[in-house]
Amino acid sequence: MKPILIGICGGSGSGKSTVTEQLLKNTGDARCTVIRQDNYYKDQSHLSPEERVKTNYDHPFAFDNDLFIEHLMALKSGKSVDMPEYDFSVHNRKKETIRLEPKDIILIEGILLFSEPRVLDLLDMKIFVDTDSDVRILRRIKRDMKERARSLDSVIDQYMATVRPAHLQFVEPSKRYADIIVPEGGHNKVAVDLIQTKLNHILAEIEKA
Ligand SMILES: Nc1ncnc2c1ncn2[C@@H]1O[C@H](COP(=O)(O)OP(=O)(O)O)[C@@H](O)[C@H]1O
Ligand SMILES: O=c1ccn([C@@H]2O[C@H](COP(=O)(O)O)[C@@H](O)[C@H]2O)c(=O)[nH]1
Repeated sequence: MKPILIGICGGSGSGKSTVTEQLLKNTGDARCTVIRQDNYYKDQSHLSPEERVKTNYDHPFAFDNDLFIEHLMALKSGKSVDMPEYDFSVHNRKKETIRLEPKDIILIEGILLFSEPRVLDLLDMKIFVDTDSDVRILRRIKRDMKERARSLDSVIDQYMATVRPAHLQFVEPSKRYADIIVPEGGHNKVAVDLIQTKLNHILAEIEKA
């Protein structure tokens, strides 16, 4: 049986990574792997650090979706891929890549998964993590200052200039394509447990096949 591709989409700070990490932890990395759309931001080595700050990272153009889709198709057909790595603190791709082996369950996480029809076509299950914008911006301020080397002013300016408009234009309308909506994100134990039950069922079916 071919690997099952599960998309986990939602706004920045909604809790996508937390949901994804929990499903990976519960399923185990022998049978499950994660591929993140964030790793497929375009290489910006040709731009100066000042120019990179001006990029709209919430618009579909910011992603190398051709490579992302090529890698999704390879994993789905049982081939391994070398996933790019990304450094948010300098807004650029790293030189290193990570080898991803195809597993029975491939979790795919990203803000713009459901707004790209070619990705939608590949997904076997679509999960949207839905969290109010006030909660998401507060989470993002904490995370970006702690983990992504940002100042409070830069997080607020970026949110107003690009994150919020692109969320309303691309992310929020893409919720309609979801099979399952998880309110509040990673600490929604009931929702995560329900999804895990489905994954366990899929794994048992794969073993029988
Ligand atoms: N349900 C939740 N309740 C409280 N905090 C949460 C919840 N889900 C996620 N978080 C926290 O919010 C922050 C952003 O979550 P994350 O999973 O990184 O979001 P995303 O990947 O969608 O940007 C993290 O610090 C995470 O621990
Ligand atoms: O160089 C970059 C690349 C991306 N971003 C922001 O990251 C979020 C997506 O990550 P989440 O983990 O889903 O929050 C996106 O909203 C971009 O604005 C960035 O700031 N710099």
